[in-house]
Amino acid sequence: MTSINGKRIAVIKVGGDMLEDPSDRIGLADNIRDLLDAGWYCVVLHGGGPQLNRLQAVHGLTPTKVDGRRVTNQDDLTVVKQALCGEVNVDLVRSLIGNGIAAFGCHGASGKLIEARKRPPMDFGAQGIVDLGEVGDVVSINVAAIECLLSAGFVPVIASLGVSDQGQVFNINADTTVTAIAKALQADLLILSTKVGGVFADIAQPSSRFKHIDAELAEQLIRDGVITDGMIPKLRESFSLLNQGVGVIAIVNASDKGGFLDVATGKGLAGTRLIQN
Ligand SMILES: Nc1ncnc2c1ncn2[C@@H]1O[C@H](COP(=O)(O)OP(=O)(O)O)[C@@H](O)[C@H]1O
Ligand SMILES: CC(=O)N[C@@H](CCC(=O)OP(=O)(O)O)C(=O)O
Repeated sequence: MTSINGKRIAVIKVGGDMLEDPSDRIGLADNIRDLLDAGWYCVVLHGGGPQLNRLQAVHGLTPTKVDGRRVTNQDDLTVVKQALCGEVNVDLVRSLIGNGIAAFGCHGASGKLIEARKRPPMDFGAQGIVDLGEVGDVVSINVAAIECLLSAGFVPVIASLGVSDQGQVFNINADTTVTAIAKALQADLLILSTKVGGVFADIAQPSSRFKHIDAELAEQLIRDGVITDGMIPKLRESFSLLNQGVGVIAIVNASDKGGFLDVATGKGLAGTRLIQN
């Protein structure tokens, strides 16, 4: 863990589903303000899966996913840029500014914040080897640029795109980019905010929330079909960070009042905290 200007750093991933409902956006702003008021620096990274699915439908494109990861051809990439930068980023920034937060909207290609290269075809087990198309792997994060924005009093709000040295833009899962940012900044806290608000033995039963989960249990639950879809890459990406300098990692619903400070202080009242085996 590290600090900038003596302040602790929280990196917050906002899933697209957290942005659909105005009350969730207010809850998110309140939670971020709690951290800022408590002296934290906050960096926000967002996806936009649902907005992207909608815009793909408008353009007559059908979303294709393998284990929760979107296959992205050139037409899809155009829509990814429009949905993430043109819609979600602007709406998130205006909502934070409207709630008194100095949000600075940008995307992973801005100042090469997120440098990336094409992801090679991946082995998806029973589903075989799949080329995900215009999907990138993170090469590096421009930490100096993020530090500049933080020192200037901004909350960077970054759309999950990457860019190569040759200027090629890539779609990258927001859970992947956020872990790379948290690692590069050696963040004290990584919050994965999502509407579902945690990992559950049965999503329909709020009381079945896991307060803690370790990687072994997560893999067992994936094998058993209890953990599916986007929760699979979210957990796998995050567990790899626990022994790489990031302090606390938690999945929380951003509209849970006090939820971000709760996980920051380890009370366990909100969300699911990821722990070592
Ligand atoms: N056991 C589980 N507990 C919680 N969520 C789960 C579980 N299994 C699958 N999910 C799904 O994972 C989704 C969260 O992942 P994802 O769609 O990537 O979220 P976001 O885009 O909001 O970050 C939830 O909407 C939920 O449907
Ligand atoms: C390669 C890949 O999967 N990219 C993601 C980027 C958006 C995202 O991650 O949005 P959420 O955080 O709302 O899921 C996608 O195309 O859906």
